[in-house]
Amino acid sequence: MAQYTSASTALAVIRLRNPPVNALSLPVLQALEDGLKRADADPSVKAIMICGENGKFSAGADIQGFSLPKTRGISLGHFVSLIERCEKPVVAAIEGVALGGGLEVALGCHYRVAHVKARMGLPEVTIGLLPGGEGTQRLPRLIGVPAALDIITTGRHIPATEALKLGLVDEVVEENTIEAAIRLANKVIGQPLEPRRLSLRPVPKLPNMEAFLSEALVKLKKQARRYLAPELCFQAVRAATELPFADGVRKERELFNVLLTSGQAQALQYAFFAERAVQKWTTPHGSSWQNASPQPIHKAAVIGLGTMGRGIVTSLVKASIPVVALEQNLEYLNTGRKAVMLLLEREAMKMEQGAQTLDFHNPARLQFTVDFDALRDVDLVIEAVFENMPLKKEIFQKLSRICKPAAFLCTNTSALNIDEIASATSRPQQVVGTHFFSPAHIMRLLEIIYGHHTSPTAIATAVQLGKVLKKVGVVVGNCFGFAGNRMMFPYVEQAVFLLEEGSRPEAVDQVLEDFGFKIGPFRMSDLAGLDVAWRSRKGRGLAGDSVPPGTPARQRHGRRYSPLPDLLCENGRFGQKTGKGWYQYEKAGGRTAKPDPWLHNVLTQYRDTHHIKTRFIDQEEILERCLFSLINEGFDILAEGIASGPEHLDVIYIHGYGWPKHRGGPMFYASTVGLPRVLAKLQRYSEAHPDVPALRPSTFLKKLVAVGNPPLKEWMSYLSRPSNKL
Ligand SMILES: CCCCCCCC/C=C\C=C\CC(=O)SCCNC(=O)CCNC(=O)[C@H](O)C(C)(C)COP(=O)(O)OP(=O)(O)OC[C@H]1O[C@@H](n2cnc3c(N)ncnc32)[C@H](O)[C@@H]1OP(=O)(O)O
Repeated sequence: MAQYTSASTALAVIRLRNPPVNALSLPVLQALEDGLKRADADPSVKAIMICGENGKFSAGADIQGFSLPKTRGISLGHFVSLIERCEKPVVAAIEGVALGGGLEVALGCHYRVAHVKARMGLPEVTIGLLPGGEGTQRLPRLIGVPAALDIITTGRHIPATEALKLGLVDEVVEENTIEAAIRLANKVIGQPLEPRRLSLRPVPKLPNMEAFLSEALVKLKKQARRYLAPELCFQAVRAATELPFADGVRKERELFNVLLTSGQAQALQYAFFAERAVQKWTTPHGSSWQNASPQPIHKAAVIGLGTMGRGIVTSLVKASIPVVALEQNLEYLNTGRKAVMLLLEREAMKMEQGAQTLDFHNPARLQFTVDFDALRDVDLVIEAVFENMPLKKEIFQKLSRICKPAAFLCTNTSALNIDEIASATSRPQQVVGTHFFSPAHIMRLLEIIYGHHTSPTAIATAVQLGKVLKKVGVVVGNCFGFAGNRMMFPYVEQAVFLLEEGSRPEAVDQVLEDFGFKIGPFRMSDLAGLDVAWRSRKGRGLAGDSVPPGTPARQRHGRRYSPLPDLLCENGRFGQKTGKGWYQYEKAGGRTAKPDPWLHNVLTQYRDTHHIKTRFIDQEEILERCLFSLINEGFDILAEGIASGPEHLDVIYIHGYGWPKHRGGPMFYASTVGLPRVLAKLQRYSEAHPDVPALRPSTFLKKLVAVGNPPLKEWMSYLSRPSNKL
């Protein structure tokens, strides 16, 4: 709805009202139109102000409503034009957010006043669309092509101070925005409106417009990796530079409809809501955000200043949580301190560009120590030493003695058993897994793992911590590899099997990068370091001296196994850090991967040794075997209650594993491919490779196909009884 009131006899107020974010639903837009007509028809009204209820202007069109049949054919531009054509001055009072259609409504107004804390933007590109309310035509006319193109193709939120500099708003106020807008409205009564109507303005010329646009397009295409929206946003802005307003609007509509009906927009909108859904976590035991309160974290500690620990410390400092950073000896401490300071200096520089500051030189905010006693008063500890169970248990035993009874004890492990770690403490209810992703101060995913004894309060506190760190926290159950890595294992395994059978790292990577992954599995292994997984395999008796004599080279526990990654490690090829891995690099620590003839020879010899007939493997098989095995594991994870819904797995993959967001996550992707097809393909691959359990179709997948391939949001209702292995 939109509420019509009067601030005085001369001033009509239209207040957008649709909690929580005043999204522009059809009733809101209709009420806006009614309000405008009423104000226009009332001779006593001399000016109009548009604002939003509860300190928020509007977060734009109601994303839920895009798919409703009754919204088809509705043009937001119609309402924006109506505002602009009004014969009485219309002032937008922008508080909170004016995003997407919300900002387009403001652009239709003749004047804009914003609160200093308000944020504005056209984030449609992030949900697979373009600003379809004539924003691609008005914004370049107001602030010029370079700034408009940046805002429209990135979807970034603009703080009010920047908006003022760009000329996006006329005034920024620190106090009452509504009063300031009323003052401005009264001041401009009677002034000519023509110059304020953006549709009548020319797009400001650039001396080198064509060169600028060509360069911008090349840059966009390079980043887009088959993600359509940025390029179509670009085309709409280019139309503004080439066509009169009305023709530009027609072009905008045409491009908008292409995007609206594309699978990418649906995937991205699904991802938007999935991200919000996972914040409302539940466990199979019935604990949830509704019955647990997070505890405040006034001070935290991080143990271990390796790659992960450094990133975690940086994240905490950025979130203004005082941190004690602990290492086992002074040498490691000094190395860690230097690395953390470097990261923080870089982050501080980035933040200063956004007019924020980062205080990390104050010892009360960041303290480095080798003394466990310094952890006595912290509210939460994150252990981030390397993946070694005895070491972790020793640390947790110590923490349990030293830390105050209420302190939460978190472990940053990517696979180890949370219950076993918790068993070393006297407070297993306060032990929770917090699996960060590298680099921990940048990657948004935080996998939060509850053990058998973890209390709802501990889960809630970890979730809240994730929010404070600006991460997407996903709560999952305890099993080897949790949700993310457990699904990753079969994916990487298939990639290596494909090499055994005839493919090459560059061919496999290319297929998955073409699909949209930021980085294929072999480049990823080289980046992460092959030695990490090697150590884990040796620890589990799969590689190295602990493999019983007589074990077939390509078999472990009756299943197919590839010793190829072990072979690379035995040759000192740990990936980028050693300058050689699945690829060769210009030097140790180099980043440019080049196909390596050494590896190609090794593959040929390996196939000869093991009597494997080399065959050509096409792109379809590469893609399906890698992705469908990952998805198959996802179905098992759902059936076991390790994750509470497919959205959780999708959010994990988008934010932690570089899954292309415009494909909505692996489970959403499976739903678009169609579960019967996924099942049929898995059955075929499983018949061809009976010794690979990861290709054997999950019982849950088979059940969903048997009940008729229901939509994703209904999948969980087909699990007769939510169960948990714990
Ligand atoms: C029915 C349509 C009629 C008209 C159609 C005309 C045809 C289309 C023409 C033009 C199209 C214009 C395009 C748009 O405007 S697309 C929308 C662009 N806007 C956005 O992308 C903003 C999305 N929202 C956000 O970024 C954030 O939610 C933010 C506003 C910054 C608030 O963040 P935060 O405080 O962290 O809160 P939440 O994100 O948790 O959001 C709170 C709840 O509000 C729901 N929400 C938010 N935005 C929308 C939206 N635009 N539509 C519907 N719902 C929205 C969100 O899901 C949360 O809900 P819940 O509490 O249930 O989880």
